[in-house]
Amino acid sequence: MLETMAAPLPVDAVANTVQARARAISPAGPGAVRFERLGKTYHSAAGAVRALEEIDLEIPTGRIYGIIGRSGAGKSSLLRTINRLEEPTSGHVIVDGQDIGRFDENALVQLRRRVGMIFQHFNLLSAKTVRENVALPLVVAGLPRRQIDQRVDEVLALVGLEGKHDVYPSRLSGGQKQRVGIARALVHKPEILLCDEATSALDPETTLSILRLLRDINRSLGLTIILITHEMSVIREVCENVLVLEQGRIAEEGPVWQVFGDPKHDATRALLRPLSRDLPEDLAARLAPRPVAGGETIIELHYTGAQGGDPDLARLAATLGTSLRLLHGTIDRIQGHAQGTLLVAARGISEQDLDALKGHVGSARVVGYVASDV
Ligand SMILES: Nc1ncnc2c1ncn2[C@@H]1O[C@H](COP(=O)(O)OP(=O)(O)OP(=O)(O)O)[C@@H](O)[C@H]1O
Repeated sequence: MLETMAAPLPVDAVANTVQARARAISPAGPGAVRFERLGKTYHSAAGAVRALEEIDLEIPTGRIYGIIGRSGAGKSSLLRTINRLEEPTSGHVIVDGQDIGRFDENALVQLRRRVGMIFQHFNLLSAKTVRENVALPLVVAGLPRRQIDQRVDEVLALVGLEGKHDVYPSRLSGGQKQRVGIARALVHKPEILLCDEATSALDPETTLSILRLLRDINRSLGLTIILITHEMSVIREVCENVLVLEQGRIAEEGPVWQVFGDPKHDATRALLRPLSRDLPEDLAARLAPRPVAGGETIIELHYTGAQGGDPDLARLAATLGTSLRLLHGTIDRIQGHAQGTLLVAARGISEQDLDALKGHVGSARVVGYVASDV
């Protein structure tokens, strides 16, 4: 279902009323999270399951940080240690420089106010209105009515849901329900927002609108957003850094453009596969393994984003001393880095000739040969 809603206020316009706390990105400070040799083992009738092992990781303040992995990789377990919905079996979780494992009941209540959370299925109370759902954490905290009303108005404006105060969740679209979830998660002005597969139940268009809202909130309020997902497209859309988890361990970690452009681990490559395109069928059907007299060489050019600049086919052609024809390909821009794969055709080029392209492209290889122009 597509969303129908009041257009959200430009976040800049409400930032003042929502006590914007823009923070410079730094490794430590409010909203920073560190995992030290974190481990989690579940014990059940079926035996022990080691969900997380030896996780050492730093999530700096103010980032949108993505955690991705296949089903069962340990994403939820890791995320839920940050507000102690899950207790680690070993190691430490440090939030704002404090070891949260040492917190008593009182400190834990405070922690959960500083760490908001949204869920795949929204977790709204169906018998309560939008206003009542969003107000609930403040009611529990014992705030005066007037203060609660003011704060609820602020956060509902922030997520673009003015005028929906008295509506029940059953009358809202999926995207609107998630906006209510986000508003509720923000009522205590948290430093960190945890997103547990927050867009997995939404259609692609609504997913995009929720991800953009998260990005606006991150920029205007300066809070750290940590999201888990099994979709690389979600990571590509909003995250600055990504952690790939595989069987409870860190497979790789880094800026999104780097991990996407030059994946080092099989798990990352497998997760990226849905974003890549195979050889077009008509071309694959005509491909020969050896050069064909009078034919063309089909070359795959891969850009990792580390080449510093946009693909320049004229320059490549000049370097190879032949003309190039662009057949197929996709170039994405991720965090300002151009990356992707192009298929080009050229006459009289061999695998050895491609050495000359070093430095211009991430990698180049001969895919095959065709008898005549494709
Ligand atoms: N309460 C539990 N008891 C026993 N095993 C559990 C429990 N919770 C999780 N596990 C197991 O721990 C491992 C990691 O689970 P987790 O839910 O953290 O992974 P995930 O990457 O979030 O998976 P998904 O994407 O399917 O939600 C899995 O093998 C899972 O079966």
